[in-house]
Amino acid sequence: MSSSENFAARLAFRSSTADQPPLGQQLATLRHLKRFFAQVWRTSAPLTVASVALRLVSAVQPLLLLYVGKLIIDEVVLQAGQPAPGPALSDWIASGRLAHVAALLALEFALVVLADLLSRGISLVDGILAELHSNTVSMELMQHAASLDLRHFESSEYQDRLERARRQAAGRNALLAQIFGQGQSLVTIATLAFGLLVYAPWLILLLLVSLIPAVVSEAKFNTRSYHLNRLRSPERRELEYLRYVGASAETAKEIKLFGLGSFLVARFRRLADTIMRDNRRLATQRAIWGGLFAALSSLAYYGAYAYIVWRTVEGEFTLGDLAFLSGSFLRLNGLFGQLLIGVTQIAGQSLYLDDLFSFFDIKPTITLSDTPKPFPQPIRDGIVFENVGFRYPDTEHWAVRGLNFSMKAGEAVALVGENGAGKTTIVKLLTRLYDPDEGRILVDGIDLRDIDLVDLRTHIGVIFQDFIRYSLTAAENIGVGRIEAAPDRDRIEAAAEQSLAAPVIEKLPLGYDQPLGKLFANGRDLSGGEWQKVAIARAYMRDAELIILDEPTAALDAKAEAEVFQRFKSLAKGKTAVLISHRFSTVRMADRILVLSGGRIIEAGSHDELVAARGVYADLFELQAAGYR
Ligand SMILES: Nc1ncnc2c1ncn2[C@@H]1O[C@H](COP(=O)(O)OP(=O)(O)OP(=O)(O)O)[C@@H](O)[C@H]1O
Repeated sequence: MSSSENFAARLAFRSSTADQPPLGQQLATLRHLKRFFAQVWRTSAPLTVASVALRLVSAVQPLLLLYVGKLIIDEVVLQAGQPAPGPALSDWIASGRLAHVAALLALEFALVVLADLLSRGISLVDGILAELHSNTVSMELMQHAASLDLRHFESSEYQDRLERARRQAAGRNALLAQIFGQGQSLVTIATLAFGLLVYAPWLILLLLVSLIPAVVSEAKFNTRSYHLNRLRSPERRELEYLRYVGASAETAKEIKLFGLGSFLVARFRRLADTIMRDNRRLATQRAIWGGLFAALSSLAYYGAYAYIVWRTVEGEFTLGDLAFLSGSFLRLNGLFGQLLIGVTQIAGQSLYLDDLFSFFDIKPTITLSDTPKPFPQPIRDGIVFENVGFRYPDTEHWAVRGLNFSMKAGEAVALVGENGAGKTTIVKLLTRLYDPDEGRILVDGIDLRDIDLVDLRTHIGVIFQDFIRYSLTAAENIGVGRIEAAPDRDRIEAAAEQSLAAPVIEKLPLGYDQPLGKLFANGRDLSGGEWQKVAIARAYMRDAELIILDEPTAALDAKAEAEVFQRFKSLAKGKTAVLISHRFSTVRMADRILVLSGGRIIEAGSHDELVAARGVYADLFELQAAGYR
């Protein structure tokens, strides 16, 4: 697709998704709350119970406080209306006429202290629960991501979903307190409304009606804001990427030398400004409408207040009633607003939960056999590719097609071919990171799809050209090759010996305990070739029947690469080995060489056979050899 077509397609996508989903669909996202609660409960049942219990007690406190306030005022009015027992406080105390009001004051004091303690207890419990919950979600997210297929990570749509889910994993803390808070407000409202109902039932109706416009507008803005955020996922990912490229240790060298700083800043600014403009427009509209509707509900409040004042003047209500009613009305007004808007916010937030849970709903596409067979140990016959063809998802072009070849057990096979010929794709198919679209791959006659996936991956040691440089210690960097054996130092040292990493590591100040990489304090970075030796040791950590080195040696000097492969061949004796390299001095050591072009095998044979055949391999070999003469 050309870039202009691409742009047009994105525009079309935008205008279609900019339409908001119907209300029913929005409400449907509330179903996620059940899953959310289950997650919170899984996090810590005792803390969830504690939070709910504290909030329940806290919820009735406002009514009690207002009612005690009313009793105090009524008592004061009563006492003030009668002749004083004497001029001094002692006369009042002696008469016992202050006993009632003093008890009420003490009760109010106790209620205030209790409320404070409760609210501190609630923040404490909620804070811990929210943090634990966020950790639970993050762990579940990582676990789920690990179970997904490579195709998910290689598609931008899934990356957007992953990014949105990752944001939600950390960002839903507020939701927890919000939902529990809403529950608490609901109980408080019920208690206060009961009080109001006794005196002036229609006031509650007035309150509700005055709040409806605010709630509707709030709900509208919530969904608009969600959809804006969602629409902006690719851009936000790009912003994150630019931030990373513009300010990270890995990229610093090129950015400086190519003078890319201002270019990246300008690109970041352009993108950030667009997002900012949209957000600002929305926030402004929200503030204006929100202000208007808030004024409307205040009007309702003062209308009701005027009514209560009039009834008091008229003699219907006592002064205590006035204080109680205006107090509960004021609180109810605030609480109703909070509650109704809170509910729309929760509905809004559950739209975001959709992002989280829809990520959890992505199912791996690499299917597991119902009756998995173990990986043959040792491989007796070999590996056979039968008419294998594969296209990457969403591509028209066959990355490999019509592959028919076999690798005998114990054979070292080299794959050569120009960039993009399909070498790495063959490795991905062998390791079941992808399944072929056509044909099948057999190990000792068993289809790879029928072999237990964990067993398959346990018996294959593979190091890719883009292996990871973990910011962990040298020993751990090797131990990751077989994580169960990571504490086994002897095994790690033996693997390091085999991959020629041992001399590199022994040179480090902390030896095998040396943190590698520049990310953390004490970290030591290695040269490209040194890193490769460390990475190759990972393959030796496994009792692999099949060892694959997909060009992890490109940064090794020619002598080191030859040495690594010599060793590789001797250690891989009896094991089947696949190596990919662009260096013919190494490739020639393989028992058999497969030459790939455009996803097909065009030549196959030993080095001598291929040179004698005077085909593509012979030409390429000659070309490289000439370079050394
Ligand atoms: N994730 C992907 N999505 C879409 N197409 C891909 C993907 N990875 C590789 N391809 C395409 O598949 C074909 C084979 O790629 P592959 O990585 O197997 O080549 P290779 O022989 O290993 O190349 P190199 O020597 O450059 O590593 C190429 O046309 C490439 O563009």
